[in-house]
Amino acid sequence: MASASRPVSMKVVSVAETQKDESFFEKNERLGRKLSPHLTIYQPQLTSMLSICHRGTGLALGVGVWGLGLGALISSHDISHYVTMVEGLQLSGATLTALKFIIAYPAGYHTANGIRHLLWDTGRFLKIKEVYSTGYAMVATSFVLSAILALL
Ligand code: HEM
Repeated sequence: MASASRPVSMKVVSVAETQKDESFFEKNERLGRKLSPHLTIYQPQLTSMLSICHRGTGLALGVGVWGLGLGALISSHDISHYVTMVEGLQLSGATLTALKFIIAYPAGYHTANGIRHLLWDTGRFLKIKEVYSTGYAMVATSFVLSAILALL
């Protein structure tokens, strides 16, 4: 049986022609390639936004925990001194509750979304419709949790 053949022409190319003296990143820049995955090519969606916020709130909690721990170690006053200082500001009840809500929100959000993540880890709620419905439910829960903390 005759095998199909096609003509191949060869061209001698010098190494200098094929290997430009540029890095991977320089080549991408020259060719106008975007880094992949490039955030700006995606439309904002609930899924990605909630995920980014989980990372952001995790970071905020980390900074808060380290700040409180180190603060307690290096401060010459105890917590009651700072409570008295805040009381001295004579803020209205509403302002105080609003400030407490802002401070509590990363904890409320990260806890609610953390539980959502842990449920995913058991293999549940992974269909795209469920990812969205648990997302909305989680946002509502995070507000309720943070409001409870702020009202304590
Ligand atoms: C002070 C308390 C906490 C701190 C400082 C903290 C911090 C963090 C940080 C920095 C991350 C990594 C985020 C990322 O890189 O995307 C993370 C992830 C995570 N956190 Fe927390 N967290 C805290 C409390 C909690 C709680 C109470 C829960 C659960 C109820 C939780 C559940 C999770 C889960 C499930 C992940 C992994 C999410 C994933 O798979 O991408 N965390 N946390």
